[in-house]
Amino acid sequence: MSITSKGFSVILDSIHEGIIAINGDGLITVFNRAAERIMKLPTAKVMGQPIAQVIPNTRLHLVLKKGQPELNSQQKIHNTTIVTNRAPIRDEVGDLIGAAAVFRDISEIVILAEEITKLKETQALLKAIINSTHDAISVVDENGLGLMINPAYTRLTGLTEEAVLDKPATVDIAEGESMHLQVLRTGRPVTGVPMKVGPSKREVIVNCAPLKVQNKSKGSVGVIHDVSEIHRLSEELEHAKQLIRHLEAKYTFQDITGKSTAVRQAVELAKRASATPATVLLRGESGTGKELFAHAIHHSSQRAREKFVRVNCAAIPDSLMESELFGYVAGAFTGALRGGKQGFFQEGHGGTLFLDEVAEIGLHVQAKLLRVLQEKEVLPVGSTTPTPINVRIITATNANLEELIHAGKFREDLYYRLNVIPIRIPALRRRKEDIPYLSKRIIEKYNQEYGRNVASISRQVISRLQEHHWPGNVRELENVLGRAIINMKLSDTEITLAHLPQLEHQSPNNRAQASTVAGLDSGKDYNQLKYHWEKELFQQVLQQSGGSKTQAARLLNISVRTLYNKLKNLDLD
Ligand SMILES: Nc1ncnc2c1ncn2[C@@H]1O[C@H](COP(=O)(O)OP(=O)(O)OP(=O)(O)O)[C@@H](O)[C@H]1O
Repeated sequence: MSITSKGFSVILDSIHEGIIAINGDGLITVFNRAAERIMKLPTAKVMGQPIAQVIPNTRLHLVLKKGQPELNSQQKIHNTTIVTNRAPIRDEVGDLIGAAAVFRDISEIVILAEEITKLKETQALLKAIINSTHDAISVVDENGLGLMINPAYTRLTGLTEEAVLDKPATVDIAEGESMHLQVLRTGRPVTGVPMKVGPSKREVIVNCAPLKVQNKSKGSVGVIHDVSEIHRLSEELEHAKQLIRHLEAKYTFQDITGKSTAVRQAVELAKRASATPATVLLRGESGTGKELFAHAIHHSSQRAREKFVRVNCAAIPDSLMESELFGYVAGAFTGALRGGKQGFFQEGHGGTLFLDEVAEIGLHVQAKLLRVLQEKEVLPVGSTTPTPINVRIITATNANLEELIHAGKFREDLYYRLNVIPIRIPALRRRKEDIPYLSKRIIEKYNQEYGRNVASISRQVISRLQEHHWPGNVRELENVLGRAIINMKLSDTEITLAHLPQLEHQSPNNRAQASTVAGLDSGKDYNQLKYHWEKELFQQVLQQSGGSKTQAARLLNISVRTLYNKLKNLDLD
């Protein structure tokens, strides 16, 4: 059965490509639907017309002329990009009888190709960004198979693209669950998960987030932070802290100024004590330099390179004393830190523990302290396992321990344990000959600290200083000279009587009463007046005691601990 010419044109019209044919005279004999659409010419109008007139820049008649085909030529017609194959038509004996062109609209393909080029550029840009970050990044697809990693990831885990791409997300995990898989399962991000990755089990912190494109899960992105760096930094910090602690024991015997026999004897004894591991009890009024001696003993002992831990027993509330000294284990009491806490004894292990104001320790903790000194081991609160402790104990007090023992406030057995080498540090009023040397040293210290240039101190000032009673001892002398320097002009180089602050004793009670009466007019209520009155009272007493808290407590006939609490409440600490 042969195809009719109508059937033939139906077939041609159903073809997606445009088809144009001409006869030997160059007249159009075939022009199908697709050609009509692409050329924007109606078939009825072009059939039988000369091709050169209908499509002026056609090359079909050239193909007819040359008898040669032209393949894959690309051109633009009416904003449409087409690709055309042209071929001559010959009869059975090979004579040229026409030519035909088959062409295809490739505009979409061109747009697609442009988009692909742009996508490739964006992809290259993204890759460059991801590759340039220092954080390791890994991406998996929605099936949990490796899609992308960056060089930082390889550096951190030691795993290359070969080992990861198209492999299950679990491939890099040394310890822990795959966060990629969790994110794919739950659709929710995870942050700050510690785990170990790669063959070298690097410790890392992982953040993962779902990768969604038009609300569809396309995988998961993970950012992996190296914590070994954080560990290294905290180790460095710990080391620096230790150094600071070590530096805290910064005074040596050379810093103890004084030519008086009393001071020279105390220094001699302290030097001998430092050569032994024996417990030292430093006794003396507040501000005489007990802490200075403790530093110096530690510094010239065999433990000089170890820690020096100072504990002000008066500043620690009775209820916390035991846990502060001996530490506690996890869950020992409400409010305890989750991981437990080291006590001062553990902190000072290998070094020296200086218990200042030791008389302030309550009887209950005194018993425990005695046990620690006897057994050389501590039992943290809440623990049943004692920890061996090797620490050198230096204690200090300005209290009359013998009286406290008599009053049942201090354990006699503990007293004997602490009093192995007692060193008495003389009050300043008993060694006034040291005042010129001390003053010189104190001025040098202030010159350094405040960038001043004070060169001397007048004879009259020295005499005036030697007349004073010095209830606050060397600390008070430091305060007085400090205030004198503040009173000096920058151009003054000698401290004279004009610079010296008042050294007379003042009665805090009289002054306080006067200010209370004055405060009555201020419209303040009772509690406000009481706060101000108390604050002024404590400020005056501290000034009078030369900054010595123990001396201030004695002047007010209250315990040192009560004084510390008051100072805290009155914002004076
Ligand atoms: N002999 C001294 N030479 C130089 N400075 C001294 C001397 N004695 C004390 N000081 C200085 O006086 C100040 C008070 O000394 P320190 O704190 O050692 O006294 P303390 O007896 O421990 O006082 P408190 O009992 O109040 O704790 C410190 O700044 C210290 O450096």
